[in-house]
Amino acid sequence: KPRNHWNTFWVTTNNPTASSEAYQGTSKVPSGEMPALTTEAGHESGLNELLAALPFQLQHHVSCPEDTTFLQNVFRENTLHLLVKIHERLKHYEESKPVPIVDSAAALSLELSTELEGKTASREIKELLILLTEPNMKSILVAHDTIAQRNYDPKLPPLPKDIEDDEDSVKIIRLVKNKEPLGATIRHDEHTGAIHVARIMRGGAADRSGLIYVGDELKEVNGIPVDDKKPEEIIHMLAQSQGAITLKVVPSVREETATQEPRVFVKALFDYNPKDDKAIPCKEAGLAFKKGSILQIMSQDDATWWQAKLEGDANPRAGLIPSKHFQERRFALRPPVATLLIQRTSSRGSSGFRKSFRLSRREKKTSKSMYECKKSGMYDMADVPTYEEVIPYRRQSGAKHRLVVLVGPTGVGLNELKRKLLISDPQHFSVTIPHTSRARRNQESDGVEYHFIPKHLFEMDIQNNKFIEYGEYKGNYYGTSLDSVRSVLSKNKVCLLDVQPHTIKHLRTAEFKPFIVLVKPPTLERLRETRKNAKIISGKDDKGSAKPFTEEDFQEMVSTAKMMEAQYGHLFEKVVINDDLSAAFTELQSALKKVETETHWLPVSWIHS
Ligand SMILES: Nc1ncnc2c1ncn2[C@@H]1O[C@H](COP(=O)(O)OP(=O)(O)OP(=O)(O)O)[C@@H](O)[C@H]1O
Repeated sequence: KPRNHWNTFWVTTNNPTASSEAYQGTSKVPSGEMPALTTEAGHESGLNELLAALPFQLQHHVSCPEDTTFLQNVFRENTLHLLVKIHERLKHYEESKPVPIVDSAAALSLELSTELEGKTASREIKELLILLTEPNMKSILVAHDTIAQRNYDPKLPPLPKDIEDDEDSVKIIRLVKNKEPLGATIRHDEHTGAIHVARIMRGGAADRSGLIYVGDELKEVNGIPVDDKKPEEIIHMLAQSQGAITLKVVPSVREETATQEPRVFVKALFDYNPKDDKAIPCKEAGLAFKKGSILQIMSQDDATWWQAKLEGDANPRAGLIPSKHFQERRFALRPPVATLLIQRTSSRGSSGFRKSFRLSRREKKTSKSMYECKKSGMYDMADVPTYEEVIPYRRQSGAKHRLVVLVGPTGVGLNELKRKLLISDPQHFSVTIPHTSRARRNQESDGVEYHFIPKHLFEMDIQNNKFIEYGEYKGNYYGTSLDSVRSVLSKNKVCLLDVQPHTIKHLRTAEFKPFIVLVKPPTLERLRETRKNAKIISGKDDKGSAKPFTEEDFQEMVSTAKMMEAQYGHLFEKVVINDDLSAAFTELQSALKKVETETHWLPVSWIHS
């Protein structure tokens, strides 16, 4: 209630009709109810009398005695009367339209103080010095200067009315100008004659306004067309204008988007759900994503929580995701799940990983990789799958093909799929020719079945890291060399290669740009059904004989595939389940076609290396 009355008071004083009503009531004010501050004669008396009369005038709107007392106290308040007095004085000055004599009173005061300080101190000088150094006095002089320099927000002019309908791409920008420069440079385009914003100084007035961008075309300044003007003339116009400047610009959409939307994309190498993340500061603000999702990084300002959007998502609002550094740190602290799994399998005596690098089916070997992982289950920090920066890539016609790497557990069907691809288009697909140190047989030719090289040269090549994988069988070496891959790629063919998964990371280079496919088995039930007539080449005996799949083979295939996914999942661009063979082949074939012809995402380091 009291607040309402207070409001009523201000409304009444601003309303001439109401004031005259108040005046009429003055005669009824009892002498004991007069305000504490007596009014002076002249122009101030009107308002003071009004203040004195108001409690009485409002009396019939007030229902209880406390409200009456409150009102009386408000109107008797000394500060209120002083405010009224100031108001009256200001009104008086306004009539005489004062103009500032100087607009740098603060500087003048400082100058005076410095000069006076050296003088023999008279009482007056001392008093003046004290006065000039008082904070209140200093502030009032600064305020005076601000007003004298008109360095405040003036009223913005109305929007120009003469905007043509078809000019919907034109932007009208009104900036309030103070002494600060705009912080933008302009340039005259010699071909089109247009005036463009050439540069925006970071943190300057134009930058802070968020309204002007590099590339914007300047059409008008304060309603004056600038098409026929030189940049110097425009700068002069801008410098001359006081208060608000109205600019008409044709925005440069491309530049604007570039400034607003950072174009950094990463591929997520892990699954993330903010609902399961205890560390996220706000679960609702989190962004869920899957391994392989492409994320547009919108902000890396915070070291722990980045802001990102899912690529292609129409929703412009970004969500929180853990930063690379933060994710690496907490991954390192996690119990090593993948390591345990692999160790468990290894203790069964058969790792389940591919035992060969697929040479002749008749000559099964114990294989090694040049990159044999010493601590294969462990991640070093650089291996922690977090994010990988990617950019769109499309293979130019005539450019080398990406190396196709197939990975999968023993017996899953890699050879079968490779064979089908080779038959489908022998001109397009090819495989590497392995090296061996064994003697050439009569029906064999060098460089067809194998590259035959002497043992000591083979060993030298091993030392020189020339092999992706190699093995020994009955005292002879067999291996797949990096050069054999290069040879296929240089013939402009697609090279199909299958390797043990831990060698992948050494093939992930700008040169090979590998497209890595995991071939997975279907369920145990489907394996039993589909592999009834199939034969696996046993890796466990040295005879390399083909024999029907056992239940143990199926189980090992399934569990190995799971481990491969858990440990190397982030490296696979495609996962094919080899249930029905021809369906799996068609799926793989179309994936390879897409990689050859469509735009897809590749690590930045493979493109700009
Ligand atoms: N989808 C399928 N349905 C039925 N049989 C299949 C399927 N895929 C592969 N096979 C058969 O399974 C057996 C093993 O296949 P393949 O030799 O291609 O496997 P692999 O992955 O190359 O195994 P390894 O690494 O042990 O040589 C072959 O007899 C093959 O014909």
